[in-house]
Amino acid sequence: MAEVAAGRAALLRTFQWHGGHADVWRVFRDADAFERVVAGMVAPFRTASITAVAGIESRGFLLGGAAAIQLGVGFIAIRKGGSLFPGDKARLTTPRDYRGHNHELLIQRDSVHARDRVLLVDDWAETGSQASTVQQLVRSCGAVLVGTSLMIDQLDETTRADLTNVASLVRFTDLPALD
Ligand SMILES: O=P(O)(O)OC[C@H]1O[C@H](OP(=O)(O)OP(=O)(O)O)[C@H](O)[C@@H]1O
Repeated sequence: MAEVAAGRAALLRTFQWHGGHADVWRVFRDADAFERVVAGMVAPFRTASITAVAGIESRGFLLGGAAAIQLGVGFIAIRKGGSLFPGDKARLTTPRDYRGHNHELLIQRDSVHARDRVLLVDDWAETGSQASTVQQLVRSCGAVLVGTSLMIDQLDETTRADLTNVASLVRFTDLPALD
């Protein structure tokens, strides 16, 4: 798929390691890369009748909002505990994530409609703890989680198979070597 290949190339052109940490923010600073990355992430789901994109605070908000606009649908915010988030909410605590943190993730119940077909968009998954928790939250609100689109996929095979329809622009092993 040409859009996926272009998105992958744009990501690899702009991604950098910085002091041992992945600096994905550079991808968003480059207008051409940002547009191509998001186009590549939504391309596998363009014909999947997606009705909403979900994203996890904070990098998931940036990518998810852009993906929602490209797909012509609205955005479902998944906030982390401790933030102001009005209304009736469903909440779940994640298993330990890549930093060993357990996050409380929240979703506004009325942001999900009963027959929504939801695409989760995020920049990176490693343990899959946040993505799997979002899947549960979305389903608990009565919607269908159609798939998960990742910019960078560091999941192990078992975890990837447990998540629904994972698409990724780049696998972790495709990234340049850590400096
Ligand atoms: O696969 P996992 O181990 O669950 O990790 C992946 C999650 O961690 C990162 O977010 P982070 O919590 O670092 O927040 P940020 O977007 O604010 O940097 C990333 O954006 C994913 O949401």
